[in-house]
Amino acid sequence: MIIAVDGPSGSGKSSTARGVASRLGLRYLDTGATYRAVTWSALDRGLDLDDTAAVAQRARELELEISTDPDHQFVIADGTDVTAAIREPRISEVVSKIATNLDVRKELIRRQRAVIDAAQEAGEPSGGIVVEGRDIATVVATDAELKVLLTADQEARMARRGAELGSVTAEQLRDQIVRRDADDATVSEFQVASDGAVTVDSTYMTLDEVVEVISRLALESVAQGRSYDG
Ligand SMILES: Nc1ncnc2c1ncn2[C@@H]1O[C@H](COP(=O)(O)OP(=O)(O)OP(=O)(O)O)[C@@H](O)[C@H]1O
Ligand SMILES: Nc1ccn([C@H]2C[C@H](O)[C@@H](COP(=O)(O)O)O2)c(=O)n1
Repeated sequence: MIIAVDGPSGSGKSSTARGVASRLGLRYLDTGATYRAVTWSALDRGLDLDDTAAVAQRARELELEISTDPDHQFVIADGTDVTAAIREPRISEVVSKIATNLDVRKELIRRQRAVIDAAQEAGEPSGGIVVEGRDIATVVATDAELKVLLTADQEARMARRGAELGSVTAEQLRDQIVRRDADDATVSEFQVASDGAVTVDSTYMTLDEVVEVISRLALESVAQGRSYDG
């Protein structure tokens, strides 16, 4: 089964999707990490991020290994472990430039689908995957059995990101949440639920509660699928 989790920045997609995968014995794919890895590589090579052709070429050439084990996440780009580096503010500040490059998206969506296919072929108990990002239900895996739009109001998302990053100014927080969502929304629809998607508003929910709700929805959709199959 494929569980798609989309939503705005700071809504809790990564933590929740990882928690659901871990609880249900599924694989987990953080598609944002693929955009971050290309950003890291483009900066490492000194590319001009506005040179869309050069950056897209880098995306096609990059050797990328991304873990789908929810309990042991790593990202390796051209042989370098960039798991921590791709989370640095210097990456977060510019990653939208890479994520709005349509040729980069084409290449990374192709790779994300390959990872999803491999997880599907792995068979039970891990023949399923929780995939999180911005365009999973609408583009990457439109056939997902469960589609979740995970939201939280802007203040909650800024507070969560603030607690995570520590000492950041209000302006930096706004850039991380509001500006980034505005840029990312120019290429993906993650602010309203797509057809068949369930909206989960996590504003007043703990992380454990959100994991519980989505795990329950996943088990219900498996049960429904079985009864449709007869
Ligand atoms: N329901 C929740 N209640 C409180 N804090 C939460 C909740 N869900 C996630 N968090 C915390 O909020 C922060 C952001 O969560 P997370 O990184 O999972 O969001 P995200 O949607 O993946 O963000 P981004 O798309 O920007 O990477 C983390 O510190 C996480 O622990
Ligand atoms: N499917 C996706 C996943 C991510 N993005 C964008 C959004 C951010 O600008 C960047 C990094 O994502 P994050 O790690 O913060 O979730 O990639 C996207 O456009 N589509």
